[in-house]
Amino acid sequence: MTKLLKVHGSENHFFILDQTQLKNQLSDNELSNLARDITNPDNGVLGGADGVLVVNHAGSQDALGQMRVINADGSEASMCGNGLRTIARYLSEKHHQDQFKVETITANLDVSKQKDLADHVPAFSVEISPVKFNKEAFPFDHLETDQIMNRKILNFDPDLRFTAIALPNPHLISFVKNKNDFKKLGPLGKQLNGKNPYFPDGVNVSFAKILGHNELFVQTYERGVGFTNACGTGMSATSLAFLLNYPNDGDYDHIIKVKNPGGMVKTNVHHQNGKYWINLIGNATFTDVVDVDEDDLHNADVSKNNVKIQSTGEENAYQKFVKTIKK
Ligand SMILES: N[C@@H](CCC[C@H](N)C(=O)O)C(=O)O
Repeated sequence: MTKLLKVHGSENHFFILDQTQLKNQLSDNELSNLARDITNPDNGVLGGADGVLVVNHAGSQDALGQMRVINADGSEASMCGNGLRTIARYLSEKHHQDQFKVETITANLDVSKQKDLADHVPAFSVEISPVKFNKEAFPFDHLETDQIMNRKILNFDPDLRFTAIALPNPHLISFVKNKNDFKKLGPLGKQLNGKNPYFPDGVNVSFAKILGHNELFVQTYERGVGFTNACGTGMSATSLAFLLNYPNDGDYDHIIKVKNPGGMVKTNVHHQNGKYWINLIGNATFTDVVDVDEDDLHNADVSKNNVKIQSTGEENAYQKFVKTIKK
């Protein structure tokens, strides 16, 4: 039997598959099929998820393991901030280390264990980088600009302004004034993640409201997924866009509180020698352990009839923590 973990960061849910425990690795095609099957909200195990996080041995010596991110639609993403916190916890407990690097598709990123957010709510900090603004990094096209920085784009909306930041997965951010503007997020997210001339590979779209000095609310429509409770790279990109566009409302090298529909994270944006990076700090919650036959993983045949599920009890603790934020 193989063990899968059901996990979340700010209720952005994933299954962790540690391929180092398998007799045979899944091919890329098998990983895509598994992600589509197991994340399905209607018939996936435990109500589905937003994606699958795959742990492999690292190719480079200075990382403890490698993370790959497979979205719910089977596409692969270069990065996942909420997911990286849960992988950091997984590798930390497996190797008994509190500070190390995790290999991702584009970079080896620093992660470290933090003080628990509350009883039984473990927290990790993860580095979010590299940061890119040029259109090739997304890519985007047909917008008559090489960077999108606080610009109106009439093809997207007559009133809103947009900023595009790749971390290195692509993000488009807009700061809205009215609650009603959040209603525009779904249609715009769908437009830019369907066949469209502007973002041919799709884009994660986040809308944000400034709640106070160093305080934001962010909601994201994710590429390859749809609406999520939270997107870690989305909240990190939004924090940087916030400091670039509203310099009087927030500070570099300071904690920014970012509330989201699934809870709250903290970001800390740095800018040194022309380079930007962000630390993303938040929960890394393991909700369930799922025993599954390795053949069923290869065949993307994982249903409640052929798995054994054991709850960890951590979700109750997380929900208690969330109640304290909302007050
Ligand atoms: N939920 C993630 C981002 C996952 C990848 C994204 N959907 C993409 O395709 O870029 C996060 O927490 O960062």
